[in-house]
Amino acid sequence: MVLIEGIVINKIQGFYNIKTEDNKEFLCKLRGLLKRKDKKENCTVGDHVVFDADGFITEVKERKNLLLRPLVANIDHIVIQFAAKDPLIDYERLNILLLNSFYYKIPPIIVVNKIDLLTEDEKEEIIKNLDFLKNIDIPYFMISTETGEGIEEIKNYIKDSITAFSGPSGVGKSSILNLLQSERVLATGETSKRLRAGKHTTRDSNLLPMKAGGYVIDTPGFSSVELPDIKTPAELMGLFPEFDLGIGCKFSNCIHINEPGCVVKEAVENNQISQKRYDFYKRCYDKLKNERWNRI
Ligand SMILES: Nc1nc2c(ncn2[C@@H]2O[C@H](COP(=O)(O)OP(=O)(O)OP(=O)(O)O)[C@@H](O)[C@H]2O)c(=O)[nH]1
Ligand SMILES: [Zn+2]
Repeated sequence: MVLIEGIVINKIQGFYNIKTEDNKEFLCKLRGLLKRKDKKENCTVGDHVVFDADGFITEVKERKNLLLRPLVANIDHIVIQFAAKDPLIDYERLNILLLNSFYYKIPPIIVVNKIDLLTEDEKEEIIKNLDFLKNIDIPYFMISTETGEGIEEIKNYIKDSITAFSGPSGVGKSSILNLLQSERVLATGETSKRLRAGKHTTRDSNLLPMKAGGYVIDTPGFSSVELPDIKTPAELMGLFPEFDLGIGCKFSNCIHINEPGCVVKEAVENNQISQKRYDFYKRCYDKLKNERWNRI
């Protein structure tokens, strides 16, 4: 029997809308064998699947990652978006969202929108504050959906891939998604708030094709300020790429807080690791220790 491959771009009442490489769409059902108990996660938006001529999905390929709210698989990048002003950048939240993206194994991209509202000095200050991103190889884009500045650069960066958009309310996510996608138009401002109140909004669960190729998806659930389910200090340290300096601390189980011979603390003193990132690490450590680890 002929088997075809494609990506699930949305789910409609038990049917999966699958787009093939030659841009055709097929509505398919999941073959009984693939249905397991944890129903919703059997097959979801973003999954690479194989289906037959009868319209049954026969295979769900292994995923490289899975975001839970909304359920989306195989995301190539997650945009963590802020506004330069209205509302101001919340750097603590930025760090928490970075931590979450490493936890879910989705490469992050930082976007600062509304730069049309800034003076040159204010812009410089933001660039200085984001300097630590270079250290951990995370790209950032300063953009304005109003003037179009920086939009082409983002388009080029994310074309042909699946990119999720997250960030606090009001930073211009709908505005940028409108610029990037080829079909549907999302509401901005007030209207989007009304939509959000509705139970199932299309923007929550569809891969939206981009003009340049690839997809974008709004993932409002990713904007939470909660720390992910980090179980041990070692797991937490693993979510700080800059701590991986290629040389070990004096103690192999060093948690980089009070130990002598700690190469991470040394790197902070030499400005090789950002003091603010290190302070953020310590806050995470204390919080997890007090609120979670000590309770087990
Ligand atoms: N000055 C300026 N305003 C912008 C820009 N982008 C968006 N806005 C405005 O910011 C407000 C929020 O934009 P939205 O696109 O609705 O933001 P959102 O992140 O989708 O907001 P939620 O729907 O609350 O999540 C609107 O009034 C936009 O007109 C920009 O580049 N510059
Ligand atoms: Zn150490």
